[in-house]
Amino acid sequence: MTDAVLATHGLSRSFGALRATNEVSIDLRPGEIHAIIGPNGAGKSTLIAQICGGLAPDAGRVEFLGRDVTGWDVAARARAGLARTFQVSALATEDSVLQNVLLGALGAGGSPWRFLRPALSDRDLRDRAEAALTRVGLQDQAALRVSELSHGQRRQLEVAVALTLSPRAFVMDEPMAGLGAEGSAQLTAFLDGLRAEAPILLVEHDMDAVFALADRITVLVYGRIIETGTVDEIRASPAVRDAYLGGAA
Ligand SMILES: Nc1ncnc2c1ncn2[C@@H]1O[C@H](COP(=O)(O)OP(=O)(O)OP(=O)(O)O)[C@@H](O)[C@H]1O
Repeated sequence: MTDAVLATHGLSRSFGALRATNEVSIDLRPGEIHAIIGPNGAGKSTLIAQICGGLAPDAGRVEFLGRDVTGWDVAARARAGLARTFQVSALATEDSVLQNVLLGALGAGGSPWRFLRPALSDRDLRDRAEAALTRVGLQDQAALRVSELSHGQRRQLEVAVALTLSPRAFVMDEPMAGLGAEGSAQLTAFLDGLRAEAPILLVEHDMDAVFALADRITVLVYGRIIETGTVDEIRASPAVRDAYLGGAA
């Protein structure tokens, strides 16, 4: 393989007669944002689930940091540094921003609160959590409840939680969903800088964000890749225009 951080080779998954992903081979290289786009039902979520370990492929394999992780479960891939941020936020909204990051640093999201008290007195853990908040620009919001944050700040907090686990790659499922124009613009600027931390595989419907951020774009239609290329190559591709972008490109 190349110097790719993450790669899929011929990933396929059928549901009955429907081939939701069909021999999908993509890679994610150091420092890049690689966007996956395609119409509803194209297979993006199925592909992400296969990459992150939530769904076993019928055929093909997934490599992460040079290792074949196809048989690994979600938790094992996460521990190895594959950080997924979710379209539906998994944050505890009535707890503080710092508490959420501490829980992430403990790898104990959703665990009973009895684990939190010792965590708060653990200096190393607290330092790591505060450093993660600083890296996403939320250091001044540490004591706020998550419910007091804007949607965009919550996305940044999710990234802070992921950062405590020293990610080697991010997989993001529609981070712009639910954000207004201003929130999208702010998150776009944030993700632009985040790629230096770890490369990002980005599933996103917001084409302004995709065209602003992506180093490469892969277009999925009916489970198959119809094109992978730079923003300019994708915009100029007759196949992509016919199948997906229509007159919008
Ligand atoms: N668990 C499942 N059982 C049966 N069919 C499924 C299942 N999951 C997905 N599919 C089907 O597989 C196809 C691909 O779905 P998928 O959710 O991966 O597409 P998508 O590109 O993520 O769509 P969207 O942009 O709407 O999120 C769709 O036709 C969907 O109905």
